[in-house]
Amino acid sequence: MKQIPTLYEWAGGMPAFEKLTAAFYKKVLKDELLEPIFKHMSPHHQLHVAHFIAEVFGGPEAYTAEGGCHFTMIQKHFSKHLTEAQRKRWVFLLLETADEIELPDDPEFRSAFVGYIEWGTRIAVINSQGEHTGVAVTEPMPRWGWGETGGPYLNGE
Ligand code: HEM
Repeated sequence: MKQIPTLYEWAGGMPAFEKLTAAFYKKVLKDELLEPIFKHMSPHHQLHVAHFIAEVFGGPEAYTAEGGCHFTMIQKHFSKHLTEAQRKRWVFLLLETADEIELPDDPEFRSAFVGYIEWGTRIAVINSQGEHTGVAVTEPMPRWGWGETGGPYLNGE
C-alpha cells in the first residue's frame, strides 16, 4: 500500500510554511483593513504562525515545543474584535500568497488546505469577541488530514 504523505510533507515541509507566512505578513502590513490590527505584531509572529500551521498539517511539534498549544493560539485573539471583513481579507491574501510562492495547487491539497484555513479563521474571529472561549486549556492541537479527498492528486500514478 502506498504511504500517504502528510499535508506538511506534500506542501514542502517547514521551508514552505515559513516562506508562506513571511510573504503573507508583508502583504498584511500593506493592507488597509489588516494593517491596523497587525502593526504592533512581534517580529516572531510570522514564524509562530508558520510553526502552528505546520504542526496542524502533520509537521513537527514546533509550536508545542516553543511552549504553545491550541489554547495559547486562541488566547492571542482574545478581545481583538476581528470582523468578518478582516477574516475574508486574511483568507484572500493567504491564498493569493500560496499561489505566488507556488504551494502545491492540486485540487486535493488545496481542498484540505482551505478547509483548515476556513475553520481556523472562523475560530479566531469567534474567540476574538471577548475573553471567553469554548476551547479548553487542555484542548489538543488540531490535526488536519486529507479529509474527503483521501490523498494527494496522483495524476494516474
Ligand atoms: C488559521 C487561522 C489563524 C491562525 C493559525 C492564527 C495563528 C495565530 C498565532 C499563532 C498568533 C500568535 C503569534 C505570536 O505568538 O507571535 C496569532 C496572533 C494574532 N492573530 Fe491570528 N491566526 C489565525 C487567524 C487570524 C485572523 C483571521 C486574524 C485577523 C483577521 C488574526 C489576527 C491576529 C492578531 C491581530 C494577532 C495578534 C498580533 C500581535 O501580536 O500584535 N488571526 N494568530
